[in-house]
Amino acid sequence: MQFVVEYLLKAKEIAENNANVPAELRDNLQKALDIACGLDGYLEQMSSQESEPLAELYRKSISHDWNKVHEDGKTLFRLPVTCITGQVEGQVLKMLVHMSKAKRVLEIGMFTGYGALSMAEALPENGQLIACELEPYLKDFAQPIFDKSPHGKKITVRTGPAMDTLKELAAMGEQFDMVFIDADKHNYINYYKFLLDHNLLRIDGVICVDNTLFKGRVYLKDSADDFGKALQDFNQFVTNDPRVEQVIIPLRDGLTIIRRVPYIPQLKSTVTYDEVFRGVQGKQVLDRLRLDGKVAYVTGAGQGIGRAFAHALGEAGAKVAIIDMDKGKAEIVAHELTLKGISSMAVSADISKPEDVQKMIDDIVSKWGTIHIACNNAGINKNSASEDTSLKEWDQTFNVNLRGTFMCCQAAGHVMLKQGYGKIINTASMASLIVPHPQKQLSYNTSKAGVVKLTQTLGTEWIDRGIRVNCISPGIVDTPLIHSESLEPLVQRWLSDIPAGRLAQVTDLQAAVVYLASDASDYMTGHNLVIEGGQSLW
Ligand SMILES: C[S@@+](CC[C@H](N)C(=O)[O-])C[C@H]1O[C@@H](n2cnc3c(N)ncnc32)[C@H](O)[C@@H]1O
Repeated sequence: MQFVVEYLLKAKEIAENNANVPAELRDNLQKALDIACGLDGYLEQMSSQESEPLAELYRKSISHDWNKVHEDGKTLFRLPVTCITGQVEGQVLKMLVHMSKAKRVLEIGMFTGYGALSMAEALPENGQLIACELEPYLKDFAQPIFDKSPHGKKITVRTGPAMDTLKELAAMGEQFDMVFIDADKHNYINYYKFLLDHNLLRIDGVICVDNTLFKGRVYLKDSADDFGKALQDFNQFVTNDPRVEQVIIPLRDGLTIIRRVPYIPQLKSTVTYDEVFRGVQGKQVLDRLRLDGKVAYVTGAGQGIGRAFAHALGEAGAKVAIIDMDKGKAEIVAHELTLKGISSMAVSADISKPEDVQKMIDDIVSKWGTIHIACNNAGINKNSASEDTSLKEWDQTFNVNLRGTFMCCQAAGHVMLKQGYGKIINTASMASLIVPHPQKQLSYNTSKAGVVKLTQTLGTEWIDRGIRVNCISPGIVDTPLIHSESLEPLVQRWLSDIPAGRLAQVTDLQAAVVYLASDASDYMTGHNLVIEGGQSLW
């Protein structure tokens, strides 16, 4: 746009000095100029503002005397400050990292690190960014500012020619989710080929390439500029490459976004083009765990394991009804899900009461039309020596843990049998396999063994009508309950019984419920998935 503005200003000057130019032409020139001049400022104002470390990096970069640095022999090349990625492009890169859920990013050509830090800000805590930079001076310049940012620790700067670093990374079998190419233009094509030929970019990974419009010189016919030519060849090469999809965005000097796609050569090939290769219904394994469009409920979801299950199912894409006896708790968890952009509803139900169970199913169906995933998790645990266990305790435990779970399975099953599809996941317990000790909990252990048998029976009876029924048996889970005065002294004892050396966290169970709720587990039914850190094996 800067060039368009310059040409328009020149044209305006000519027009103003020429009395023969009609007023209408001057007016139109001015309008074109206003549009062109206003764009960059507007983009900056309307895009998210940079963080303080990025603002500092920008201020220091543009006020630094790069000519003097070069004249003093501290850099090999005279570095033009205009090559810095600014706020808007930085925001675009950051957005792309978010959108592609990248965890590992490679930057080729770091300069003072504006792009690197922008992208690092979007990486998860354990994300990593490797920045290749020719000039060691720039690493020393950027590092103190990286150190001020909470995201700086994700960045590792590798100095030297980028191609050498790429070779080292390839030799180590490294792979990246996103690459930003922004170094010497003549080598763009070599970097690009190397990345793809040596598998440094994962399938579906993204390469962003800066300056690919190069002030229009890539498409201007009379341009004989060396860089323009190199970029023209690069753009053409990418366009002809069947391994990728790409688009050029006219942002600043042009930003090409390239996605690596699975490529199956047409010619005689050793590739077996089956579902293993291309994914079931074209979906690779992680996509087969997605629950988009599915309707789920979780009982006992107001806290603990149920709450973790509800978050997990929602994160995987399902709408989730939060069922709890305590309406207030159900509403809080439903609100948590809403904050994460997950559709949810809160329902209060005591699952030991048949009328509550039926009402909860009806409420969900009337709001969302159906139920695909029933997560029957609510349960209670009471302790007493067997010789003292009262019938009241026995009945209360069984009414919730076994009779309640059965009623939920049956009521949800009626909806699922009608549609020929459903996933039921019951929460059993490691106590269905072993007798946890030293605490005494006869009715709990027995009821949970019943949940496993209920699961096995329904799982086999309904499988031919599209319903899978499985259960999860957690070991001892670290919930506030465990830290009560009466149970706290037992924790040390339990720990010595657990090969994993720690109690389970509710998050340890989340992937299992998503797996059992997803199409990836379609061949699994009547299964008791035990997650107890090895405790039942000792
Ligand atoms: C356009 S600037 C990079 C701007 C940077 N990406 C940002 O976000 O501000 C290009 C950088 O590439 C570096 N560079 C040039 N040739 C290189 C090479 N062969 N290997 C590594 N870095 C190189 C230059 O020293 C310069 O710092």
